[in-house]
Amino acid sequence: MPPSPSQQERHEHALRNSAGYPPMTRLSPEVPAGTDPIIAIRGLDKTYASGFRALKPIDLEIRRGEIFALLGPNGAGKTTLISIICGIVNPGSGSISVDGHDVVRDFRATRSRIGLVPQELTTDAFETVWNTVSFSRGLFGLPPKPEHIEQVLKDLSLWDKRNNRILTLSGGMKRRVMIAKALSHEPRVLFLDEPTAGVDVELRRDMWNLVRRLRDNGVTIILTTHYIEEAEEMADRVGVINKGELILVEETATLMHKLGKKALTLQLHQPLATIPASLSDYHLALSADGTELTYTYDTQAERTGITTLLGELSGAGIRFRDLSTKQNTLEEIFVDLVRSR
Ligand SMILES: Nc1ncnc2c1ncn2[C@@H]1O[C@H](COP(=O)(O)OP(=O)(O)OP(=O)(O)O)[C@@H](O)[C@H]1O
Repeated sequence: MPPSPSQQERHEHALRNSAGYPPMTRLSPEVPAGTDPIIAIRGLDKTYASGFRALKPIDLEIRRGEIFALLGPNGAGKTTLISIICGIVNPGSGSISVDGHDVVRDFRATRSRIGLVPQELTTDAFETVWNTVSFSRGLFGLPPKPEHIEQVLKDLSLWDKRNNRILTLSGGMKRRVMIAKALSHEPRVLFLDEPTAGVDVELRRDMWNLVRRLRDNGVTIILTTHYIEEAEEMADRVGVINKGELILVEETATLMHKLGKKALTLQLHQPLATIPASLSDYHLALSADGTELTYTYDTQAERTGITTLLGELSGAGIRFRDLSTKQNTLEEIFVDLVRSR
């Protein structure tokens, strides 16, 4: 597999795009190749009026031009965190700056640099796609720029639907409209709150490609997700949040190396009473009824051990009727993380 491009290479690619004929609109023309963070969060603490403490002091820097995935289970505080950065929820204590502007003191300046795609679809069902997206731009006090709206709709494969009312669109297209709205005012940072929750595999792939293209055109992307494979596939870095606490921030490759375990489950032809001693090195788990053997392996290791395990099973006369593999779920990763703290 070719190595993935470094962030510097991507900056250079983005800058090259700005000079030539980019495949998409270059949405963030002033992205410098420097390394100063586009978002800096210092000591952010949030307690809701109910008394619930949703965020414990959080320090986090988002680099220009990266895709950052915020991973966490339900209720971890992901939406709270991005809502505070976007100025929708008041911060408690601490400070946040976006592109050098404080989100509280300089709300307008920061909000204009941010596009937010919320979890919920919030559009007027009877409006057309074109009007919906153009109206969003107007909300930022910007003059109309039909050529930009046209480019965004084309990039999102919505151009043919521009005169359709929202209510006639499929769920996937409605999600694209939400993204188009968020891009209408040419933001430098795009927040996607669970962009692929409940969407089918094909649309998920489309979304991932779209997000990568946006990043290649200079937009910094922050997405929240429950899906570890989404983070693995897309993000340059991952932050793991649990119970309001940012417990880890890591390059994705490093995180996957640490946590990228998979389980291989074999359904056996004949139930086994015990695991043969000759297989003890594999630390296999046998289900209570003896019909399933599970092997946990490291996806990043040079050798997963699967080939030799299958050979040894065959040598021991153990036959299987089916097999499946499963990535560790985020939940399991959390258990590991929390346990190891
Ligand atoms: N306005 C509010 N008042 C009181 N508590 C709130 C409020 N909004 C959110 N919470 C609580 O804060 C915690 C974090 O919620 P948040 O929506 O940020 O989590 P999340 O990680 O985005 O979860 P999900 O993945 O389910 O969207 C939850 O326990 C939630 O009930």
